[in-house]
Amino acid sequence: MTLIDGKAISEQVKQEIAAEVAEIVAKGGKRPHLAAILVGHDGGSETYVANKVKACEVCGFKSTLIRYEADVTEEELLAKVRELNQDDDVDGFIVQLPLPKHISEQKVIETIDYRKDVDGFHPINVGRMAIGLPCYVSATPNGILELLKRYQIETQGKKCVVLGRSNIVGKPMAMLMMQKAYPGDATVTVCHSRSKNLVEECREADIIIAALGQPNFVKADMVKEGAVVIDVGTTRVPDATRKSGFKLTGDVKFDEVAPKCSFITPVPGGVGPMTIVSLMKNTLLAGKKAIYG
Ligand SMILES: Nc1nc(=O)c2c([nH]1)NC[C@@H]1CN(c3ccc(C(=O)N[C@@H](CCC(=O)O)C(=O)O)cc3)C=[N+]21
Repeated sequence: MTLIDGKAISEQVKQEIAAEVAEIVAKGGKRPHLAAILVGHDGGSETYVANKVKACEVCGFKSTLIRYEADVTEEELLAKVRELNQDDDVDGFIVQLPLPKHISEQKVIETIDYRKDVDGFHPINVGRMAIGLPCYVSATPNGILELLKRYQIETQGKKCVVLGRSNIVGKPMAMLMMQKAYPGDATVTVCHSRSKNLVEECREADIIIAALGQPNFVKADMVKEGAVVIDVGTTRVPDATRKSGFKLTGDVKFDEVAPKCSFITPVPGGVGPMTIVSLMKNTLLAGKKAIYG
């Protein structure tokens, strides 16, 4: 069994990005600039945004954090999005999800200029990804592809089961795993809360990508000997024995599943750090105007 070290790979990729930024700056170019909008005080979002700001520093990016209280109006938020769209100093920006219920996430996403949508959530980027055109690919699936590549995990012709059908992870992940290139060329099945044969599908899978957001959902008896298991879950489960008061818990029952795997990602230290690094990669592309000019 090989433990996929997302943390180590993410540090390596950040150093690669930092070297490229240093080169750009040495040639008189501008540092890439990422802005992030954070609404409210959700514990998870706070951590992720803090991690993004730290990663920007390591990569040599400029970063701006814009905060609103949870009672901000949709119109106020949309006005800020339009302002960032127009701001030539900002190369890319994200609006951290989830948003309070009175704000339409879809409306916010569609208001973001797709040329600055480094999360890859805008319908233009999603659509271009689906048909294999250059675009900003959403960060979590792209981070997983990077891990598959760096560990030279075979995907061509393999049976890949994606658990979960969210717009941010499950759906794009399935499309990328079936794309006509490595890492892809897999036979992809998507299972979700309404699937009747989920367990049977998993048992036949060469690669399982678990993105349901249900802690410890994938058990040993659902996994084939020698399978590759990628755990996207990061649920904060209350844990009184910890200082933070919670334990970051994946969708895979790691202790019992790991011995059966050829490769597995841990939580934390697996997919999470790669998500951040993929956002950094998209921001570098934005700074270089590499995709949309
Ligand atoms: N607009 C938007 N874009 C996102 O990309 C986005 C979002 N909203 N909302 C929430 C999800 C979740 N997400 C994570 C990012 C980093 C870690 C991460 O760094 N995890 C570390 C540990 C984090 C910790 O210490 O709690 C790890 O797994 O090792 C996890 C999850 C991005 N998301």
